Amino acid sequence: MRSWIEGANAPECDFPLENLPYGAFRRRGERLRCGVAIGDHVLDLAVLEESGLIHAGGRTAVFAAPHINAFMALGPAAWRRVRARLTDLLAEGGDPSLRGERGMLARALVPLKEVELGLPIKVAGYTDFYASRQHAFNVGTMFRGAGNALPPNWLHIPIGYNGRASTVVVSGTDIRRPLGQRKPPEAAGPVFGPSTRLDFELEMGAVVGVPSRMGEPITVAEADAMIFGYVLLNDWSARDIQAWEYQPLGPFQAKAFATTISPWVVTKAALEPFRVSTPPREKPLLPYLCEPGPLLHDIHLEVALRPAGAERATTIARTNSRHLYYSAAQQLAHHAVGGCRMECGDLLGSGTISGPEKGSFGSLLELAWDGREPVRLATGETRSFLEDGDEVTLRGWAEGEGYRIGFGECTGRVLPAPAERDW
Ligand SMILES: O=C(O)/C=C/C(=O)CC(=O)CC(=O)O
Ligand SMILES: [Ca+2]
Ligand SMILES: [Mg+2]
Repeated sequence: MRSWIEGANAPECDFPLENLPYGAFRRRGERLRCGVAIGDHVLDLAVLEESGLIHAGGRTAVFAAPHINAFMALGPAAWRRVRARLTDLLAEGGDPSLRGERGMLARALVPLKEVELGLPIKVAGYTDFYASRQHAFNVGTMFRGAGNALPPNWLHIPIGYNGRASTVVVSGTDIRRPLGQRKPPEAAGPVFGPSTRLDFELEMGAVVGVPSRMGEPITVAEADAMIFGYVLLNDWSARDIQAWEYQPLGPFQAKAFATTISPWVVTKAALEPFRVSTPPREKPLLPYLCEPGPLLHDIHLEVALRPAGAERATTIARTNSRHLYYSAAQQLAHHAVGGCRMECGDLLGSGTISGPEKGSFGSLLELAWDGREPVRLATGETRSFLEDGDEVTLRGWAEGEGYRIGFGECTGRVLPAPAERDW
């Protein structure tokens, strides 16, 4: 498919006509509204809706809002209708309404470099899972020893914990190094202060569009149908705080201070051609978790780290979301099956995605193996954990024939902890 929009047809462009990811943006002095990325532009959906060029199907306008939740709440038929309409308006040889009207085009098509991107969704709830076998094995080995690395439930349950929606932020937001309680191995008791083992976690985030009802189970197939799309997600983690606090209730303050997501929600529809199956089951799953078909996606993932002042970032990990043992649909079905109501705008972290070999691990804890094998950067520096001023950027894309479905960037920079006089 070709678009008449400059840049959208380049093979390395993240946002070709096949993608059409949703986000929130504003020009200087304007309010946030919904848009779709195409080439190096964003298409203003509020303008299109107001002028009658698109109609999402609801009784009121949905796109002149700071988040895409109202649109997601209209459900899968509306998602399909708007995607088909946008494709027609943007395709070479499609409906000329948008192209034809000069004034309209100038208002509706905004260069990406002129906009500020907002958090695409109002996050209703944030749950983080633990679905990469290699990551679970690696972290388990470091926290509990190789003999107890994989918990006995891991091959039966998509393990997760309830995270904080309040601190999910959009790419580009600076992250303050957290304060917390930790117990250095040689110390007699715990100490309080800035984390000294700050880390990132490379994850995919699934965005729930269709709610479920309290007390009503859902199947894995129904869960898949409830998912609107996916984002890149960095679950910033303070490993020293985590190791001290996590038993027996799991991560709490170690992961509550910040979670960064990419600004564009790539729809499930755009990722359809890239579906792949989960790896073979090592233990049979209980029937409520069995998959009706391929539920993962083949998405290349990368992590780059740029120290303060450095010109270039170093790519320190390359992996793929197909390594996950559980899909987002399985996680969502498991989440809701006991009676928990899932909401439009719920965000589900996949868990850190680590591939089988060392360069494909999704956290610094694993890449530098608990500080024993520091990662070397292009600047000559090494890293075992993040330092103040470090900028971490996640990238991801599915590779089609002659095009890619890109996620854009999920980036954040580490700021120093609050000054000691303030605590
Ligand atoms: O094994 C543990 O004790 C905890 C590991 C994690 O870091 C939990 C987590 O955030 C899940 C994940 O991202 O896979
Ligand atoms: Ca995580
Ligand atoms: Mg987090």
